[in-house]
Amino acid sequence: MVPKSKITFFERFEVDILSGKKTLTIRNEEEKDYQPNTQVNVYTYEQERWFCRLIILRVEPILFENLTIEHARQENMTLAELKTIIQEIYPGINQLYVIYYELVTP
Ligand SMILES: CC(=O)Nc1cc[nH]c(=O)n1
Repeated sequence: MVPKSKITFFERFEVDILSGKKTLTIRNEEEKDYQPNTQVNVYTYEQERWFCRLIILRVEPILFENLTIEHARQENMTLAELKTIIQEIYPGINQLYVIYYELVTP
């Protein structure tokens, strides 16, 4: 596995990431290969605009049905919102990965 050095987020998540309200992201198999204790550059998905760096803390597998209120809290969402969004982004995918991160401050 070659660890990724870049991650993209939808623009609508940018404010929450920069304010420290969103401290994890849930991804599928193809997007899970991040190395703990390394920094990654963060870009918007829509425009590929760089907006910050994150340090990857850990990556944990999770099944869709095991998502909890605590995951949702760390996404700054309700659990219902989180499940709806994940189903929209990754329809029909049960095996997911939680990527925990911290904002790198300059
Ligand atoms: C671009 C993209 O897939 N963004 C995602 C996907 C899942 N969670 C998230 O926070 N951002």
